[in-house]
Amino acid sequence: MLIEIPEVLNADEVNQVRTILADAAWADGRITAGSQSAQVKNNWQLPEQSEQSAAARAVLLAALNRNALFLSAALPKRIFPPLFNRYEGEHNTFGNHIDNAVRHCPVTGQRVRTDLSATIFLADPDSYDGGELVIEDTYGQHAVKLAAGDMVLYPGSSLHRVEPVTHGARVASFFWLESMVRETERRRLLFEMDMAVLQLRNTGGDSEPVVNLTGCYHNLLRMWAEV
Ligand SMILES: O=C(O)CCC(=O)C(=O)O
Ligand SMILES: [Fe+2]
Repeated sequence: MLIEIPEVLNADEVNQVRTILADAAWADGRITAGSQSAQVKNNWQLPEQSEQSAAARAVLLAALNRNALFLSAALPKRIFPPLFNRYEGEHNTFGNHIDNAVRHCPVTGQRVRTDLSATIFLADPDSYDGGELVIEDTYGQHAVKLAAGDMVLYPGSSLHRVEPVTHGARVASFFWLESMVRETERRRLLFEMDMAVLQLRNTGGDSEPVVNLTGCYHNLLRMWAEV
C-alpha cells in the first residue's frame, strides 16, 4: 500500500526546515548505504549527527506526531530519526534498491525494523526536473513527485529508485519506521477501517453500530499490535 499524505509540514515548517538546511554541509549519500545500494546511490546527505540534522528532525517529528492520517496509516512503534538528502548536479540519482531490513540508529542506539519507508518532499516540484520516486508493487510502478511538505509512505519491502535530477535540486527527508502491526495487509485493513469509521462518525455521529465498529477496530489492533 502506497499512501500519500498531504501537508505533513505546513508552509512555515517547510521554510523553517529549508532555512536550517540552507547552510548545512552535505556529505556523500553513501554514508548510510548498504553495500548493494551504495553501487547505485549518487546523492548528497546530511550527516545524521550534525546540528542541522537534529534541528530539522525535531520540526519533522513534531509534525508527524500530530498527523492523524500518518499515525493511522503507519501505527508507528519506532521511528528512525529522519535523514535529509539532496540530488543536484551531475545527474544525481538513486537506482533500484530495497532498503535494509533492520537499521541501527546511532542517535537512539535502537534497532528499527523497516516495515515502512517514507519520503517527505521539501523542494517545490517545479524547481527541479526529474527526481521522481518510482516505487514498484504488485500493481506496477508508481512515480511519485509531491508538493513541498507532502509525504509518501510505502512498504519497506518495495523495490524503488529516484530518477536522475537533470535540473535544479531535489531536497527531501527520508526515514523508516517499525510499525506496531508488522504485516502490510493487516495494517492496510486497519487503516481502511479507521478511515471508514471516521467518515461514518462525521456523517452520522456515534450511532450504536459505529460504536461497535470502533470496538472491532480496537479489538483487531489489540490482537495484532506488538508494542
Ligand atoms: O530520496 C528518496 O525519496 C528516497 C531515498 C531512498 O530510497 C533511500 O535513501 O533509501
Ligand atoms: Fe531507499
